[in-house]
Amino acid sequence: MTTHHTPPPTTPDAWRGRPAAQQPHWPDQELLREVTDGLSRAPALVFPEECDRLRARMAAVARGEAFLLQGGDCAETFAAVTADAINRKLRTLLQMAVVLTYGAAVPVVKVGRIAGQYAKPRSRPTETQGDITLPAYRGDAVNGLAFTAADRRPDPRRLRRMYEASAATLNLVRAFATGGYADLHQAHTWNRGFVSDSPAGRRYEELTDAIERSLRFMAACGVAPRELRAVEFFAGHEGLLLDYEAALTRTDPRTGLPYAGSGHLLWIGERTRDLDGAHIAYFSRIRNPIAVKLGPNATADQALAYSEKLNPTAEPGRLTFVVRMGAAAVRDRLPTLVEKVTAQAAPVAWVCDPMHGNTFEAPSGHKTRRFDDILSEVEGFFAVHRALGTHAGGLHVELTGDDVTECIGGDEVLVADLPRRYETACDPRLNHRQSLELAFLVAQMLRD
Ligand SMILES: O=C[C@H](O)[C@H](O)COP(=O)(O)O
Ligand SMILES: C=C(OP(=O)(O)O)C(=O)O
Repeated sequence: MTTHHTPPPTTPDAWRGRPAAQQPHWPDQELLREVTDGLSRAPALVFPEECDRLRARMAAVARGEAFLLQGGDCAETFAAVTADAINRKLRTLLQMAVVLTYGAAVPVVKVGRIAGQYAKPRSRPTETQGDITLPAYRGDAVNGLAFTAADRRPDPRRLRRMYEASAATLNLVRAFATGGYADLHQAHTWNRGFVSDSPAGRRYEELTDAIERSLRFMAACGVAPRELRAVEFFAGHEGLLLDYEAALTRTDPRTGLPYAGSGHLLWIGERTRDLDGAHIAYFSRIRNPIAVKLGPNATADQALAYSEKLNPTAEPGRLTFVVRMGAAAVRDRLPTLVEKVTAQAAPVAWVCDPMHGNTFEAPSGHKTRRFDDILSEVEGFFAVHRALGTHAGGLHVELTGDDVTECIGGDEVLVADLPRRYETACDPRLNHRQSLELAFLVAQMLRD
């Protein structure tokens, strides 16, 4: 392992002046300043203590003592900030977590792509329909999805709405996690309202029957641990919009160090991980646990450089690599990265995102992903770690609790079904049944 002595940059605005990829061209700079000034006075959404706790959990993931489950929408939308939609998403994640915990007897660290996932990097800056070209949709934090000039114009007031939507969502997440609903004794009710006659649904019912028997047995023995009554649930999103992230950065009064106050875990996307770019500069100074996405062209030298820049003091749990290489590439490209990072860098958690490298366009024009490709990438990721004696640390997926038809396969959804309920604002998500099915298959891989 190399020794690391470079302290993280501490000037609050170290990222400004560096090239910042994927930032909106805000037409009204005065309004942007007004909005970000307001945000910089608003209460942070998360506390440094919570971020530190998640960092400790991620350290356990890196050591192979826990497994990360991270999931949620590709793009959250303001319209979907409803109790029902959030509740279904959280229940889906809780169900997956229980399947993984029970199936593989491993603690599961739960992080949503939630309460801040409102900004999207895009492959192209514009979208053309017929003979009209408009700015691409960049997430509700920036512009509107409707294909009109008015909607697609970036509006900084949306940053304030992003903050409010995140706060409302996080409030529900906290109530859900600790207010009794997430009590393991309720595990069978988490399936309520979902189609339970699918194979995964039936397996879930069997599993919760077994859990209930165990809980009754434990109660009869006089054991009733408090840990079963609530869950620890963290919020994460891509830290893409640096004006927003900077406005919500707060100093921890305990230590004088800066934390992103917008979410517990932030990640740098595949399109913004330029080593000399603004995102790396911003992330190097916040103290939250952070992640970097690594696509098929990521090199081992880049991974080592991220470790040097983002985790110079080799702090446990600080840095996670989220690998999204695609089913076809992961077995070939990942081993060198894992080998070199393991030999030469501070410990990291390795997490598999089997979604972003497996997107293609169906003949109907819908962006989609095959469940089989998703599964194959997870299998490849596990196989690489098994062969190297390292830890497959987690799963990062795009999902919803709704019965959408966006990804093909699982025990349902054919290509012809795609238009039926294609509701994502950006990339295709696993629906509830597909999510549960994937959790059972991953639990099996963890057991193996
Ligand atoms: O979620 C990831 C990206 O924002 C998304 O895949 C980009 O989609 P695009 O290629 O349609 O721009
Ligand atoms: C944009 C995303 O992924 P990636 O950066 O890996 O393409 C995402 O996770 O929303």
